[in-house]
Parts: sequence; C-alpha cells; structure tokens
Amino acid sequence: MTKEPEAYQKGATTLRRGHVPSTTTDQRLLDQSQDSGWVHTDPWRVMRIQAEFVEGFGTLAELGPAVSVFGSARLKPGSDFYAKGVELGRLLTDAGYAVITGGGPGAMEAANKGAYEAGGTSVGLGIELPFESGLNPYVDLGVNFRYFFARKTMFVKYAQGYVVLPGGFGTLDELFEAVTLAQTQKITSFPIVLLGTKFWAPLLGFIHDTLYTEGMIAEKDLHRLRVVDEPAEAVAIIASDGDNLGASRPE
Ligand SMILES: CC(C)=CCNc1ncnc2c1ncn2[C@@H]1O[C@H](COP(=O)(O)O)[C@@H](O)[C@H]1O
Repeated sequence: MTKEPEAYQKGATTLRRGHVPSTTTDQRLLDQSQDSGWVHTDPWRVMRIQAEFVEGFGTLAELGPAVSVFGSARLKPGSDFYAKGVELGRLLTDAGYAVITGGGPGAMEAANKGAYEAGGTSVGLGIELPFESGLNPYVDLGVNFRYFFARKTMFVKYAQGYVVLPGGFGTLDELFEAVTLAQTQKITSFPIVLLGTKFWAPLLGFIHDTLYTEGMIAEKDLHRLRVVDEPAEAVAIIASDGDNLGASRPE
C-alpha cells in the first residue's frame, strides 16, 4: 500500500507534495521584510473600495428618512442661495428628514447648518480631494470617502429624494446620475427638485428644446425634474412623494 502523502492544511485547502509551502500564512503576514508595492495595486484597491461600502452602509443603514442636498461648493455665506440652503436644511429637519450633503463648503454647508440649527440629523459624505477642505463644522455624522462612485451610491441609497441648488460640474454630475437612474428604473418614486427657476431655466430649455426635440429623451423624461424657488415648495414635493415610500428600488 502506498504511504499516504503528508498533507498541509492551508485554511480550507489541502496541499500535498510540491504544493506544500515553505512558510505559513501567518508567517508571511507578519514578515516585515516584504515589498510593499502591492498596496498600490488594483486587487488591493478593490479591498479599499469594499471597505468604503461596508463603512457607508454600516453608518447610514439606520438613518431613517433622508434627503440629499447638492449645490455649489463655492456658494458664499451671506448669498441668497446660501440662505435658502439653510432654510431648506431646517425645513427638511422639521418635516422629519435627515439631511445628507457632500460635507463640504457652500451649498453643502448651508444645508448642514440648517439641519444642525434645527436639531436634526446633519450628515456629510466627504470626499478626498487634492485640495483639502474637510467636513464643514455643521456635520454631525460624517463619513469620508476616497472614491466618488462609492460616495455617490450612498447619496442615492439612503435618500428619499434630491434637492439641487445652483452648482457647477459636481452638482450636475450628481443631478444627472439621479435622472439617469430614474430613467432606467434603477430608482423609482424618487423626486428630484431643482431650487432656483432662473438659474436652471437655460438647462431646462436645453433639455426641452434640444434633447426632447431631437428625440434623445422621451416626453415623460421632461417631468423627472421639478423646479421651484422656495425651499418650502421643495420639501412639499419631497413629502408628497414620500407618501409612496416603499415603492422604492428594485434589487
Ligand atoms: C471650494 C471647493 C471647490 C471645495 C471642494 N470641496 C468639496 N467637498 C465636498 N464635496 C464636493 C466638493 N466639491 C464638489 N463636491 C461635490 O460636488 C458638488 C458640488 O460641486 P460643484 O461646486 O457644483 O462643482 C457637491 O454637491 C459635492 O457633492
């Protein structure tokens, strides 16, 4: 009878003969003399990306009803729209919503300030940027992300709707991501409200006169964006749509 070859158990894996390693997994883990270049490789990045989702989901899962507010990082305290952002944060709090922003300055800070001053839940989902700005001081529940796409998942996953103040590329990115998710039915029953009729008029004109007229979007897509001037109107739209809560998102 042939002698049973020696088996090496590596976790769930059984290794024999030429497959038996000369060191144990623990030894390799604890060995400090290794090249550290692997921390900059994609497989390791996948772990960090996973960690961002774990951290975000874990922190926000029990948030309750929430609304994400977007808008320019450059909006100055003292400006009309900053004041409207503060009012919006307060009214959303009064209506029972947590306020989620990108945690930065400008419109984000304004909405967080309103929520904070009204005693609400003021959430900031920060992003690592080459020019460090950090979370604004009105954020009480903050998560910092390395990756935009992981952070954007949190904005949409934990909100019942979006309110969008005037902004630039970042704001448009967040706005059109939500519109695309709604158009493709990745999210349903998700109001998207723009604040500032004058500011948004040229964009809405382009959407109607060019995108719709040239057949790039359907007629019903024209109704995916609502535009108002007053924070109270935005909250009323979100709240009335909130009656359909639970219709929410297919897997
Ligand atoms: C002064 C300055 C540029 C600070 C940048 N600091 C930021 N901190 C956090 N989120 C940001 C920042 N800049 C852009 N964003 C994201 O992009 C949107 C604003 O971009 P924008 O200013 O519209 O294009 C925000 O809703 C936010 O989610």
